[in-house]
Amino acid sequence: MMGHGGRGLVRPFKRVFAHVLKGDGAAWDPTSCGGFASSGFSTLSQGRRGVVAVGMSGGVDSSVAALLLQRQGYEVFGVYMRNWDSRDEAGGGHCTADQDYEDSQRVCKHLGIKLHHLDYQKQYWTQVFETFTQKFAMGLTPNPDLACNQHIKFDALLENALQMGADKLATGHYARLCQPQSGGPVQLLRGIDENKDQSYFLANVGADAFEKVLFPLGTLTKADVRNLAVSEGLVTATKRSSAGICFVGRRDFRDFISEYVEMKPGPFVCVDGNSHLGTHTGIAAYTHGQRAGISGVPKPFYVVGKNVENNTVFVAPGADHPALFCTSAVAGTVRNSSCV
Ligand SMILES: Nc1ncnc2c1ncn2[C@@H]1O[C@H](COP(=O)(O)OP(=O)(O)OP(=O)(O)O)[C@@H](O)[C@H]1O
Repeated sequence: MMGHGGRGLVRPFKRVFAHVLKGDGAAWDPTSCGGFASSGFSTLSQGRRGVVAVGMSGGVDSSVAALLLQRQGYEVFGVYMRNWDSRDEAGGGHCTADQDYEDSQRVCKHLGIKLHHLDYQKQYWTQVFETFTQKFAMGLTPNPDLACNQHIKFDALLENALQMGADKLATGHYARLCQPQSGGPVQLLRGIDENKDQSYFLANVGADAFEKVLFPLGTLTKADVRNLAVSEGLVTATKRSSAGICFVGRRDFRDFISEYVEMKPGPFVCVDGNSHLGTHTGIAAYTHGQRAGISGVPKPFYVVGKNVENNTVFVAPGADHPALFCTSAVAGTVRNSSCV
């Protein structure tokens, strides 16, 4: 069943988005795949488009992803993942999961599609959150979205979506997929909107999972997506994009992390002259480039390094200090060799 708001869909956008509504990513930008055949959109069509489960997050991106796939002729249903129990939080209610689920329900109702609620709290705790806190304790600044995409969204959720009858799982990520003409694994490409590209967050997902994935927004800009949502009258059209770490919600990050990682006060040391400037609250609360906020020191100092063994945070005066700039980076646990 089609949502009632769909009939007049994107009339002003019809010409501009014709490629998207057809689901033909290659027609939009034939050169960007570097000689590859398709963007992963048209692999299902053989008389029928197939069934697609869309990961609904309660935001505008996944709402428009579902809308576009429906318009392209896929049979669509929504899947909402619950990864975190906000009722257990100290102070409670900082996580937006309840509101996000409600918004997903409203969008699915509007589109006339089913929404399934799936619980991954246990897997998220063991496969994402525990590693996240361990890395903080080691003085690193991990990004939990990478592990979530690798272990939850494009593993557990994908598997469940397929069991529920989907041929593919789609999300509202700004990224593209290409099947090389010469064969070989599906390749991950950046989304065309440079300001929104999310391929980095997907870099640890295996190429085998990508065989069963669609990214309908990869050839759109965020402005396009908002315009589509407004013209369709989706309740999420003007919803603010999520920022930061979902399970931290609106809480102060230092308060949050100190509930899970031991915080030992230690020295702030200035890289110019090695002088001791004050005491930090715990090394896990600081990351490179961050303003240090040293109490009693009015001048801004920025974090340029940490030494976990002696619990020291190194800082430099001023945002243009040379110690803040670098020309190299050390990367670890990079899994996917097919990113372009
Ligand atoms: N709780 C969830 N349940 C199901 N799918 C999700 C969930 N959270 C995120 N996703 C999927 O992953 C995509 C990227 O997630 P991310 O958290 O980066 O959201 P976003 O860029 O703010 O997008 P949106 O506007 O859809 O919230 C979403 O568009 C959605 O398809």
